[in-house]
Amino acid sequence: MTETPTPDAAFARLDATIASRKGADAASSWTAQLLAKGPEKCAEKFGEEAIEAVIEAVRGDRARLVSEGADVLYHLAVMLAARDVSLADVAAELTRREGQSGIAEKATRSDGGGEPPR
Ligand SMILES: N=c1c2ncn([C@@H]3O[C@H](COP(=O)(O)OP(=O)(O)OP(=O)(O)O)[C@@H](O)[C@H]3O)c2ncn1[C@@H]1O[C@H](COP(=O)(O)O)[C@@H](O)[C@H]1O
Repeated sequence: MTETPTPDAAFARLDATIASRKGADAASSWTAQLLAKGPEKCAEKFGEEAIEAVIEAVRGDRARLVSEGADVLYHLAVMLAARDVSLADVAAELTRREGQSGIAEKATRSDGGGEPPR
């Protein structure tokens, strides 16, 4: 029986794969092709994929949302890698934030944090 991987394991493997594609042969790797086009193109791709995920989230098709969610996370990781940021860096930031309520964090901002989400 195949076990469902933990998000930690899946993201760590993705991080390592994407790092290994920096400077790799673009002919055989989509990631290498994207990275070769530069951070701006990677960011544009991430934006497109994010919009596709938004559409599926609004539609409410669970399977399509899982698929688009995977596209978004992969393209986020590529966009980050293009600026030498890893998923491990982001995980460290998320870990730092654990236990801090978003409401409490907003209240510490000099501008008072603005309006709550509508
Ligand atoms: N997770 C992904 C992953 N998700 C999406 N993609 C590719 O991203 C591309 C998205 O291209 P498009 O925008 O044209 O696709 P699309 O959004 O479906 O297109 P439309 O809906 O607009 O038609 C496709 O070629 C997908 O295959 C991915 N390519 C690679 N990975 C991972 O990266 C690893 C290394 O891949 P390579 O770098 O290709 O070896 C793979 O083993 C995977 O683990």
